[in-house]
Amino acid sequence: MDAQVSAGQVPKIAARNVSRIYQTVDGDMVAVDDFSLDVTDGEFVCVVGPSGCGKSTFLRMIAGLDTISAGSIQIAPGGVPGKPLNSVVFQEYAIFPWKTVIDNVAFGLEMRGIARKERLETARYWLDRVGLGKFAGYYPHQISGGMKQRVSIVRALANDPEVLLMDEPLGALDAQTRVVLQEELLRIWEETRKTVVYITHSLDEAVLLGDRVILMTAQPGRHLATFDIDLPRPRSIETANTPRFVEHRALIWEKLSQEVKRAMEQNQ
Ligand SMILES: Nc1ncnc2c1ncn2[C@@H]1O[C@H](COP(=O)(O)OP(=O)(O)OP(=O)(O)O)[C@@H](O)[C@H]1O
Repeated sequence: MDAQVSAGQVPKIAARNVSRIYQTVDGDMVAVDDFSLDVTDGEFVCVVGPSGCGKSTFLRMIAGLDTISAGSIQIAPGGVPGKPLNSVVFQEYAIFPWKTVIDNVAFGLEMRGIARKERLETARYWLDRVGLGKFAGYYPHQISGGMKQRVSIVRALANDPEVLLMDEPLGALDAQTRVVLQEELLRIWEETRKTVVYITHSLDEAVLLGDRVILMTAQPGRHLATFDIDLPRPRSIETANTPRFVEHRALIWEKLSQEVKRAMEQNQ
């Protein structure tokens, strides 16, 4: 079964029967196979699946950073000319070491030709929102890993993209910092209602953040199941202690654990 939006709604992201085949020394390798996903405007969709199932490949294809072997992916443009279709946040801190924190955040706006005063105002606004205002003039080597990832996230948001694509953005952080950033992401998303596709290895994170959790099969990555997460918003880390949260997690884990086992057997 494909993941589709309700009848009548125009999807913000429409991925239809998408496949990605890599040519390797061992022949063709199907990384993603006939995968479809529609994401509505303002929806937060998390994608989970066993390691190597094609999650990052799929995200890169949405971002236009990888070739689509078959099928199609479309992002619906908004009404504002010049607004980028997408911005990507990766696990690695993709920030420039030679630029200050504020210039890193303003970088996308600079690329779009936004005047210096305006782009610095926007960058300052976003830095203040995540408590980094007083680090604006610092260089990346002078701030912690958690701060660097905040910089990556607000740099993407400052661009005001149509969709935000996040590939395991909190994966490199220690457990406490990860919780703090999950709360910040929840707060920011609940205010901005950006359309987000979020890849994570953490089922807890997927259930906490997502409106929907999409489960992919072990390689080749196909659509296995969609779970609607009906937990009320606003959510916080306390949401993870509620019985409904635990139910959702258990239901998804039942299916995911089978795929993880299958992926491990494939690799033996
Ligand atoms: N450029 C490439 N050339 C050949 N194979 C590739 C390439 N990029 C990815 N792959 C393979 O495609 C499959 C899917 O990789 P991908 O990184 O998308 O998986 P993933 O689900 O994001 O993995 P993880 O959860 O471990 O990050 C893997 O078997 C990987 O080795």
